Order: sequence, then structure tokens, then C-alpha cells
Amino acid sequence: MLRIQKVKSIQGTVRVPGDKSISHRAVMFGALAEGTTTISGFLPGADCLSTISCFRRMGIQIEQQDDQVVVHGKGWFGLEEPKEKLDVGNSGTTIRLISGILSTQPFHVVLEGDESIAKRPMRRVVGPLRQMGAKIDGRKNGEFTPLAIRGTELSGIQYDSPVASAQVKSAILLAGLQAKGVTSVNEPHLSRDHTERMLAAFGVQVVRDGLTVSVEGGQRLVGREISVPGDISSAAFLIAAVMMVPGSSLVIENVGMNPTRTGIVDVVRAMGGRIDLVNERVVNEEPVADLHVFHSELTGTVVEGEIIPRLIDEIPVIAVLASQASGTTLIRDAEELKVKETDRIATVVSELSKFGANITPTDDGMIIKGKTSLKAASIDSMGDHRIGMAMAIAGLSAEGVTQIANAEAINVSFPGFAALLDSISSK
Ligand SMILES: O=C(O)C1=C[C@@H](OP(=O)(O)O)[C@@H](O)[C@H](O)C1
Ligand SMILES: C=C(OP(=O)(O)O)C(=O)O
Repeated sequence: MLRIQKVKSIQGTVRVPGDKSISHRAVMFGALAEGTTTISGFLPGADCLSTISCFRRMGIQIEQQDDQVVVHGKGWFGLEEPKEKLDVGNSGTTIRLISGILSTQPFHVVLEGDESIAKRPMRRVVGPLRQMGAKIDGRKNGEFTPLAIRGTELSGIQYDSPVASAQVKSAILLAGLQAKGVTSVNEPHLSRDHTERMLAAFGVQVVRDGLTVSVEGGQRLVGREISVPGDISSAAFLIAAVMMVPGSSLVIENVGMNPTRTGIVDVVRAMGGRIDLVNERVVNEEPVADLHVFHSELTGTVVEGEIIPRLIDEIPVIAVLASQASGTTLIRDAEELKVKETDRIATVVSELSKFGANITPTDDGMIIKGKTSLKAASIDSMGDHRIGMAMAIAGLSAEGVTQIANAEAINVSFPGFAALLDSISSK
């Protein structure tokens, strides 16, 4: 149980843990590369540890201590058939990206995860991988886990993805690296492009043409050093904390500022919030900056269209911010929220309503009317890390003591969240 109290102000200079998307990819690509990959700034959260454990079970030697990781890659076909099922835990990124990799491997694997993973749609990757020739089975004709994959020789496809999903795009491109001919993926809006950037850093040729990205089969990856920036999706909770508590200001150093991820900064600024970018630089093909965040009075906004994939994981905390902004905030085109760790339209609405917020669900998002004064509540994260953290932030400006059950889910992406928040709060 996590307890959160109203705070007087948020102040300090901090770093957030490493980017989850980049950490997963660094381990996966390191395992498939020839030679050693050394990762610093790795996120030692439960999801990325699931990725490490899956590759260890396939015979890859990986040393991990806190945020330092060494992966002893054995080349694309150096993986071995695991003796047991692979457990992806709570991680959608692990199961979807690994499905693309395993579709090319000459062995049989069963993939499984927790209760939340069992409800998340898999045909979005299973369908296109089958079109490439992959042999994949799963409950409800491959829609749900457990998935059983028997790798084989694949052929490249030109895939028009109905969703802007980096997990779908990445699974297909990874399979495409060992498929005959060229594989390309087109998406309705640009989703996060860490796979494309990191493959290039590992020596792979990746061709982008607008919203279409292509790779040719038969390419090899070469091990290297990767420095992972702080996760903007984790920084988002601290940005929101500053905006919620009058008189606050905070420096968040070394945050990944990949433009496919910075929707949160754009939305907070559109609401009237001040975030200054300092010391902007590029590390391993990824833009990075220090964020200077200042408390500001916010007004409601509309969040829709191409920005949605650029802030999809931040919508729970944007809803919290919107409850403290004057006027109405509309969030549209975000039906993808329904297939995350929980149905995040339903869980944000149910939990934020408990604080007294004025929030209504819609088919593809939510409507929040502000500004309401929040009262402490008894919250359930429902096993969803982002719901747990978003509600903790709401608790910072609520009268009384907020209690968050199942708060251990927060370790999925932000180990040390509660202690970090405490260290910058004055009560
Ligand atoms: O590729 C990734 O690392 C991720 C992609 C997104 O999911 P979708 O691809 O399902 O949009 C995001 O929500 C998830 O937290 C991480
Ligand atoms: C949706 C998320 O992750 P994943 O899909 O990897 O479980 C998330 O971190 O919010």
C-alpha cells in the first residue's frame, strides 16, 4: 500500500530511470548481435528484467547490476531452443517484439505472461508475421497467449498497419531482417522509432520514406555500447507533480527527447505550462536534454490525431493534470488505451472519479472538466503501473491521505518512484 499526502512544494534536481523502450531493445539487439553490447542507464524495472530473463533462457549470457548490463551476443542464429516456456511477465513490448525475432529461429517456443498479458491482443503481430510465413498458434486463433511459435524461413511483406504501434512495426521489421527480400511497414501516424534508430546504431540499413520504413533481409547486427537516456514517460509524472503543486520547480536531467515521444511536453506547453529544455544533445542516435519545469496555471486543451502515439502512455497523468486545469480537456482518437495493461479509459475514469474529478469516458478517450478540488481517495492500481503513478500524482494535491493498493506494479517501469517523489516533496 502506498500512502500519498498533500505536499507544500516540489523542488530539486533529479534523474529518472532509463527509458523502457530503449532498454528492451538494447538487450534484444545485443543478444542478436555479434560481439559484446555494454548498456549503461538500463531500466532495472520488472518489464526489462523479463526481457533479460527470456534471452538468458535462450542461452545468451547477460550480466546485469542495477543499470549496468553486458550482453554477450552470439549473432542472430546464436539463440538456443529454451527448455521451458518463456515468461514475459507484464510486458507487451517483450512478447510482441520477441514474436518477430522467434518467427525466424529454427526452434519451437511457447510465450506466456501474467493475467494482464493474457487479455491483450496479439493478432496485431501474429497476423502480419503469419503473412510472412511464420507458424504461430495461440488461444482464439492466435489472438491471446500462450503463443506457440515454430520459426521458419520467411518472405518479406509490404504491411499497411491499421494501428500506429511501435510494437507491431518493430515485430515485423525484426522478422524482416531474416526474411527473403524487402519488408516494409506503413503506419497511419508515426509511432516511436527507437527500433529504427537503434538498428541503425547496430549497423543495420533501415530506409524511411514518410510513414513507411523498410529493411532488407539477411543483415547482421554488430555489438556496441549503448547509453540509455532517462524515460520521458517516467519524467511525465514529475512534470505533472510540478504543475499540480503551486510554487514548485524541478530540474530533470538526461531525459530522452525523441520527437516521437515528446507529446507530453507539447501538451503541457499548450495548456500553459513552462518547461525549458537545456543542454540539448544527441546520444546513440537519440536526442536528450535536461528539463527545467516550473509550476504554471493550466487551461484545458484538445488532445487528438497524430499526437496520440507520441504520448499514449502519458494519457493517465494528462487526465490528472486536466482535472486541475481551468476549462474542458478533450482526449480523442485514443482507443488504443483500451488494450494496455488495463483498459486505461475505464481505469482512469473510475480511479480519478474517486478523488471527485469531473471525468467522463467516451469511445475513444475522455472528457475532463476542471478545475475541481480533489479529496484523498482509496485507489487501486489494478496492477497497472501507470494508473498507480498517475493517481499518486493526483494525491499530491488532494486533501487528506490517499492510499494506493497494488502499488508494487509501479516497479514495472519506475522502480524507486515513491522514494524519489518523497525526496523532492516538502510537506
Ligand atoms: O514499442 C514500445 O516500446 C512501446 C510501444 C507502445 O505500445 P504500442 O506499440 O502498443 O502502441 C507503448 O505503449 C509501450 O509502452 C512501449
Ligand atoms: C503499455 C505499456 O507497456 P507494454 O505495452 O510494454 O506492456 C506501458 O508501459 O504503459
